[in-house]
Amino acid sequence: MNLDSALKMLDYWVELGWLRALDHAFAEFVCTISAENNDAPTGQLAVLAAMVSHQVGRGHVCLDLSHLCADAEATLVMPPEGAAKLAEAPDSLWRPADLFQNTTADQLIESIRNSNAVSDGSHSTPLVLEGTRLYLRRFWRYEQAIAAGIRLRFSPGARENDQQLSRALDALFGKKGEVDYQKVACALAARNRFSVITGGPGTGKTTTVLNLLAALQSMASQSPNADPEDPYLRIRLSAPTGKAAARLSESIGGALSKVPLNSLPGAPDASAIPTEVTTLHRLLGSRPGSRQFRYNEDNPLPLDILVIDEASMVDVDLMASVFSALPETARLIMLGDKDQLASVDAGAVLGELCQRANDGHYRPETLDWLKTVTGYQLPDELADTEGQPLDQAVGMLRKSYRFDEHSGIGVLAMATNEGRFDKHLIKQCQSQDFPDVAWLGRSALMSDPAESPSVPDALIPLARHARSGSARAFANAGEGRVVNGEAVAAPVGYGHYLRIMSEQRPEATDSEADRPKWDFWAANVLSAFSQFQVLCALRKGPFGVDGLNRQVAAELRASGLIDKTEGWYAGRPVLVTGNDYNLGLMNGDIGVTLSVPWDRDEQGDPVQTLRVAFPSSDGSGTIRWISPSRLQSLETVYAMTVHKSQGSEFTHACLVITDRLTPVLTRELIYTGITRARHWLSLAVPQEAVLREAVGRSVVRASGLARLLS
Ligand SMILES: Nc1ncnc2c1ncn2[C@@H]1O[C@H](COP(=O)(O)OP(=O)(O)OP(=O)(O)O)[C@@H](O)[C@H]1O
Repeated sequence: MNLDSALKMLDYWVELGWLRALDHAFAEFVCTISAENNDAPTGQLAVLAAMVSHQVGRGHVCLDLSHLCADAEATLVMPPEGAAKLAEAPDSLWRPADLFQNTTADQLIESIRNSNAVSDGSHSTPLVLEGTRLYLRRFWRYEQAIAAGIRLRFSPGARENDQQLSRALDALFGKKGEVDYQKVACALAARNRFSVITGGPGTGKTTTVLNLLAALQSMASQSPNADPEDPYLRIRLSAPTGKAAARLSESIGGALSKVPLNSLPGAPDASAIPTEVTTLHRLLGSRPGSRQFRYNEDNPLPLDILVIDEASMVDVDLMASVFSALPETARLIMLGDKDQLASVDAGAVLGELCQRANDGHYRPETLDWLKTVTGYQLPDELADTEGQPLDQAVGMLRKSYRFDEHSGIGVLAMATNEGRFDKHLIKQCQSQDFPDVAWLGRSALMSDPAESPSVPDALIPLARHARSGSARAFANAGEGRVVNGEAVAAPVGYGHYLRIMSEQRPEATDSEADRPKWDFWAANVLSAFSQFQVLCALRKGPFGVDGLNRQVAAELRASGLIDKTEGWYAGRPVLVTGNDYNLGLMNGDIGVTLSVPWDRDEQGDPVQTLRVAFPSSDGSGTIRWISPSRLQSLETVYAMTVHKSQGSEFTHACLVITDRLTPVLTRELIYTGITRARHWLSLAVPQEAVLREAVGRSVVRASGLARLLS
């Protein structure tokens, strides 16, 4: 295909919605660069450039040409929206599958390898080819920087004193009979200057890292080189979003009080372990309107240990910035759940680093060392004489302390990860076999299940469920559940926070001077709102954020809980969708609109005005009241996408599965949705087959990081 025809075809693909205009523009840019260097750009080069750009837009770091040739449709996943228009497309229009079906990766490589726009990275070309992987230069650089930062920290010599470590671990975890994987993960992380601690919900990632930090501070303070005035290491805790940072801040307080600091050699002071968690952007010193951070290789971060929680949400761009700002001697500890959705932007750093975590792949010398410092002999299944350096730095937590074997949330999360949400499991959900799971299947959602599904019909029971929490949909009407020795209140739905809003409102005569009363009220409303959340896969469509927001608002209005469904009204919950440094609001922050009588009219009488109450970002429990007119980017949040919910947790989550399979509906999305629920999970499933099929689809993002580290 010549260049003109290729660009024309790409144009049409943009029209069909298969490509972004940006992908087309990038292809043109690559061809211009190539032509400027006395090269004759080919149609093949233009198409591949557009494809790489398209893949980056879908979260991949690169385009693997061997995958492209093996199955172009599955690799590129062009959105189906174009299908309707496709009928009008000229017969001669090529589809991705036609284009690459008789081509091999070697042929593609041959066709672009000598182009001036492509190099192995040693020249400043817009495209970089490494093996069969084709990268945009920027992303290739990120991956190289991350791999170099990790490799640097594998170097021997960073090992702590084994005896000291062993004493500290015994003091923290004891010497129980069966293998304690928290102790093992702690040991591995203490041994390496780069480490990953991964585990599902409630497996003790926070607990483990606090024990690790306590052990490291104990050893630092006992070191002969320690400064008696200031013996401790400088530690910073971070998370990718404000929400995740706030959640970690919250859980750290309680978890730290359980760390037996006094039994450690040197009895480190509690103040040696920080409880403040900052977002990565704030830590690195982001500057509005700039990609550059204040901290970078020329101005490294002043710290000895950096912990990143919810690391699955960190993309390659941000990860590369972290490594460039990290002093060479500093430790990096990444925490997260490897099975969760990857970052919104390109990369799946945590997932890739943990690809082999299930099977350990620990070398004999690692196993011997672990036996010495922890006292545990790990099972043979986790041994591998060919284990790679990265494997030795990854600890996986294997026991959930939140979900016992009766918990449906735990069982469903595990089954989803294993790719089996089978009929038997669905039956168990339907028969209320799990005390914490409600199944809103076809019969609950459709007025006549025998009829073909009618979407508006299905939304009405869903909205009712969202209002009341439908305790009766759970076994025993949600009564009498005890988790970890504590009684769990029955599900409540959104009606709960709206009732608190109207019933607990301070007196109308309370002025702004009575701020603590208003703050107390707002804090109660916000806390009640966080009891429940509808989660869905998509933004658009009846089962997406837009449709569900509309339907839930209509239901709440019909029940007299709110008095409007559009615009600003008391009770409207909002999600901030972009960082606003002036207001101190971060993407992901949630507030509730409340009516307050603080303004005065001309006669000096109080006037009701709306303010949005947000919890303060420092975890102090105070409230920020912001006038709606000052808020730039936000949306109503009766429903939230699972992507946006990452890093958050809700007492009760209602996960709505679309009635049709869409490209975003994958195993990772469903697992992430299920694991947002702490005590109650409702599954709204208009079509069982869609759920089963989605769980069978796992996304693997193309990237070369694992290879660079092998
Ligand atoms: N070894 C343990 N023994 C008993 N309880 C534990 C242990 N480790 C953790 N827990 C308890 O399990 C709960 C979850 O622990 P933690 O918050 O550390 O897990 P997490 O993996 O960080 O959770 P999340 O999924 O919320 O991030 C806490 O209540 C904690 O006290």
